[in-house]
Amino acid sequence: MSPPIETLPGPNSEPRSKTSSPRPPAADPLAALDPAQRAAVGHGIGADGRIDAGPLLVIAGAGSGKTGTLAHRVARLAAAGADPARILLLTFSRRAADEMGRRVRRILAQAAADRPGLARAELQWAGTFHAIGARLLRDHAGRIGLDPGFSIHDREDSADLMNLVRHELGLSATKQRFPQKGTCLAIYSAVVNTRAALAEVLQASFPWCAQWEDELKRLFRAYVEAKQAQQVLDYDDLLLYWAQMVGEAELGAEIGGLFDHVLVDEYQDTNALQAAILLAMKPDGRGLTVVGDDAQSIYAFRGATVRNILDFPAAFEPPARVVTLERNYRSTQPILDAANAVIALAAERFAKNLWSERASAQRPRLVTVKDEAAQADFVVDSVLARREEGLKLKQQAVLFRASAHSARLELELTRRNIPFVKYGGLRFLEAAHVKDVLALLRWAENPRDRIAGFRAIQLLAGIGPRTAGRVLDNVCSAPPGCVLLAEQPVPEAARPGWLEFATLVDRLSGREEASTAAFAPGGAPARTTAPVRAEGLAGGARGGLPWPTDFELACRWYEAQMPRLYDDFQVRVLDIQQLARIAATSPSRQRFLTELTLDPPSATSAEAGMPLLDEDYLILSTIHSAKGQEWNAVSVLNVVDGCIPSDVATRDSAEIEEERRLLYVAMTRAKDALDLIVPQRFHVTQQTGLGDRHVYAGRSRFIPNRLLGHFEQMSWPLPAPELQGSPASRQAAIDLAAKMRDMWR
Ligand SMILES: Nc1ncnc2c1ncn2[C@@H]1O[C@H](COP(=O)(O)OP(=O)(O)OP(=O)(O)O)[C@@H](O)[C@H]1O
Repeated sequence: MSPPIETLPGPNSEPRSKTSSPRPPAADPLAALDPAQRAAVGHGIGADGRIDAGPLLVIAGAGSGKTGTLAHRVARLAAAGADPARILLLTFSRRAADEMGRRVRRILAQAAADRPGLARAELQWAGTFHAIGARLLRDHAGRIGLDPGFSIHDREDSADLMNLVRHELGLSATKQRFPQKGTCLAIYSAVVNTRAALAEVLQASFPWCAQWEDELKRLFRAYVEAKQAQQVLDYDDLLLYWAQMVGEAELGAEIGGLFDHVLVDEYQDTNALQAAILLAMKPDGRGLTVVGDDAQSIYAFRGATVRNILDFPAAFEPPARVVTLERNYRSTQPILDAANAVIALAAERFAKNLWSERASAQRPRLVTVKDEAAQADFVVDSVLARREEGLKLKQQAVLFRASAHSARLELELTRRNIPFVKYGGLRFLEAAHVKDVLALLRWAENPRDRIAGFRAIQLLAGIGPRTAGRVLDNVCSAPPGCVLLAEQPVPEAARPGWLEFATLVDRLSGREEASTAAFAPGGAPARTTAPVRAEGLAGGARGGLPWPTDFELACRWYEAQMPRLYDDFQVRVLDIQQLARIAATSPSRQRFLTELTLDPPSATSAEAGMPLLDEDYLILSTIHSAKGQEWNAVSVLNVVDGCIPSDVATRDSAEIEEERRLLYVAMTRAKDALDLIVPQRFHVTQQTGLGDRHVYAGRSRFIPNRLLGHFEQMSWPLPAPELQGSPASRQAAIDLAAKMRDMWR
């Protein structure tokens, strides 16, 4: 058994207080951990506090306390003397990184009460792969020929740039239809993230595009050149450049050497590129800890591969130690039994059988309903019944495979006035108005970013794509000297608005000192002769207005344009105000743009009936967005073939296995009550008028007959009492059933 943290002296331990008044004895934070959790936390840390940790894989079953275990390990390493500034913690989302940081602080505050320096220790390197990648790339930009001011394109910007290049190469004008921009980007991204050859990716995932291999190669080369010319990186580049950078032996050792310990959460959802980054930084695996659950790997569509976790131990010599956490603290045993049975049918996995001490007589329910309308009724009735029993709406969640599956339920909830929040739908950054403001800021930050400039310039009345293209050509082709933004050729009618806009951009770029004009929203500037420096406009933080004053200026200008741009501008203004609140918490424009692009919050205007956050509300979520969460009661919609597995994900066995894991993830979110709902017929969409065509669906193949014993089966609505008959007539029905069977004896 490991000794309590406070007894461990480490190389960097602080001298104990010399005063005679003893500090309160530090609590043993390990006391709450079970033996497997403790083994993972203390791996490679000797009883004397010396750290000598080889690679460690923690296979953490659903609800087995993965987050706490990882946080304890970080805290224990710090307490044993590891420098928190040299610990790298990689998580799936920024929220997870923040939460982990909070937990580590809490544990240290408790365990190291007598070592104030340690109790206040902050993790300096905690974030997503993409965010950490962006930071390392900016820090080392000079070494790899990157401009440290590079901008980051989100998926939509990337698709727009891909489209631009596609047009320029004349590929959109081919006789046979060339793949759309989104498909091109998906293919490009799959090649980058899986590190497979283009031909292989086309064959496996995009067979209908295989004939375009040569053209796609040409397109991708031009896309890469365009990004380089504009100093923009897309999401994939953050990993790709990082992998390439650490792939250079010297830089790899240097960057790997920044960290004594690298800990990775949700390892099952990393891709081949991320595994390569880790291996290049820590080739012998020393100091490397990865935590994950192969049974919860659900991001293959983003290039994640469950192979990373399955192959981790053998990547090192000697192989990594594997610690398995099998005790589940979340769900009742009947829920676990059903989830275990579902995942036991998976083709390949680390053997583990979750168990719980939480006994219950209530099996999960498998509920058959007539159609989606009945499904919505059933869910609303059950949710309200549980609320009557004292369970808050917030403690209940409805999960579904695809965002559109909840449409009918959303209508019903709205009709019955039940507040809800939906996760996994439209993201904040996908909202056009948010993109508008960000494009303006991004263009001011990096004038070579054509996609941002193209969008920002066309916000003006009377300015279309042709003028925008001309202005951008001038800006981008300008020598490191200058371009006069105010004197760009725009249509005469648009000139007053353009002058105002040019002044704004000048000010956002931190060049307003070159102009005597003060920007007044709605008014024309007195003078706008400042040149735009094409090699990089200075950001607000770079000498212009202090952040976020420049942002407020941009918002004020933009809000004045909104009524012209959007009919429903009143709702959209709320998002802009939300954006301003987020901006106020960011130290600089560059940090704001980077973090927002990498980890966007949800949009308010896209959420039906978004309630005030202190109210009670039901959670609606895609299964993907439910990752890592737990609720007392969970209902899963559309547990039918075609929805789960989704009919777009049944091309090969790997896809089907991933769908099975999705159902497993959904089921293991429930603590006390779980309903899987099976509607029998679905309305066919895309039929004219009031068409009433339906298709019939079957229960998901992941719950074959032999698993039915794990569920309480029921149909809803229950038959009306008069149809249920007297006890005698029910007996007759049973006899009839026996007769039917006897026919075949
Ligand atoms: N040793 C423990 N004693 C009591 N409760 C624990 C212990 N470890 C974890 N828990 C509780 O178990 C629940 C699940 O923990 P956590 O959310 O960290 O699981 P997880 O492994 O991340 O799950 P998943 O991968 O399914 O999202 C939490 O409510 C947590 O407080």
